[in-house]
Amino acid sequence: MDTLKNCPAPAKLNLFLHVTGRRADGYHLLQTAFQLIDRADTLDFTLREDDAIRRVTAVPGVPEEGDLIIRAARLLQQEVLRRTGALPPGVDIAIHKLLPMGGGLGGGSSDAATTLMALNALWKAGLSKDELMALGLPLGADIPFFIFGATAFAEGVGEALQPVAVPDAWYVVIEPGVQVPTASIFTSDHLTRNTPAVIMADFSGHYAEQGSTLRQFGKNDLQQVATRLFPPVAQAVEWLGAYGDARMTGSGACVFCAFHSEEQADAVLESFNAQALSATVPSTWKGWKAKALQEHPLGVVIPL
Ligand SMILES: C[C@](O)(CO)[C@H](O)COP(=O)(O)OP(=O)(O)OC[C@H]1O[C@@H](n2ccc(N)nc2=O)[C@H](O)[C@@H]1O
Ligand SMILES: Nc1ncnc2c1ncn2[C@@H]1O[C@H](COP(=O)(O)OP(=O)(O)OP(=O)(O)O)[C@@H](O)[C@H]1O
Repeated sequence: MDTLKNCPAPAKLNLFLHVTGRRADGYHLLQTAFQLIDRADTLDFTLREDDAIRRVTAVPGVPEEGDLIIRAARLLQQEVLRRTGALPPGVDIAIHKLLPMGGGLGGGSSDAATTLMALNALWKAGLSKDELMALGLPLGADIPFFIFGATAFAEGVGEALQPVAVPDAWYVVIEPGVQVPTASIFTSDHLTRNTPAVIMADFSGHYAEQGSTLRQFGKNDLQQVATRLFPPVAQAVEWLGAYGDARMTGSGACVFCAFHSEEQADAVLESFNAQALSATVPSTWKGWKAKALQEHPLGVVIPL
């Protein structure tokens, strides 16, 4: 096997996100729930004759050297060299981006996680799931979750993960046409950093009680800062809030709302599209639906 094509890198939603403290290094202590959804970037990996690692598709705004997929591939290549004394072959990586950057959907982290999982298989490197998660963490706080690959309750900076059951749902997601730099939210003076810690049973009990995700647990502490700094995020929360319990994912900019059925999600999107045509919704916004995923779709192809 020297190629792996159409490898999905799915998005995540943070069903809630509490900032409970701050570490000495400035990173924030979080409690969050990660939900995978079936909207994804896709990546192709083709081994090379030499040892170079190349991105063969352009990604506007992301230089090749700074791309998390290139950094993840080089990190694993060096780790294999350290373990075996032999440098694995280089690889050409093509990426088809669907997920917006600075959207809170974890696109960059998911691309990097898919890269680590695919190359671990192509190079027959044999790293365990835990080893890949630890390798990815310094590149992005969400990478361990994508390798973990299932709905999770997370603590620490998002790396202490436990599987959790959440009722099935369809989500409508609005991209309000702005990119939110994660650091600009975490460094804000307006961010509250003292939400009392919950336990996982508080979270899972909330959904068990109502039998659905229609009303979300807790809140997203990053939302009040993001809506203040980026008014389109506030407008998107207000627009989608007319249809249900709408909230921001991650550090924004995207906003989501859960529904029982695909039909209900379609009805909201119909209204979105009609209002986009009549310019009631800004032309820079995008709206789409996605289904909750119980497992990472690459796990079926490459079991870890
Ligand atoms: C907000 C979340 O999306 C929740 O899933 C993630 O924690 C953010 O993960 P990410 O985009 O991969 O962020 P990183 O690239 O790791 O960090 C970007 C910047 O955000 C700040 N940051 C990030 C995560 C965290 N727990 N505390 C922080 O203070 C740091 O200033 C960091 O330099
Ligand atoms: N492959 C990549 N895809 C997207 N962004 C990348 C990639 N590599 C590096 N980046 C950089 O990472 C930044 C954040 O992108 P990303 O899409 O992960 O944000 P996000 O969805 O807000 O993530 P999060 O939910 O983790 O905050 C981008 O603005 C870009 O500069």
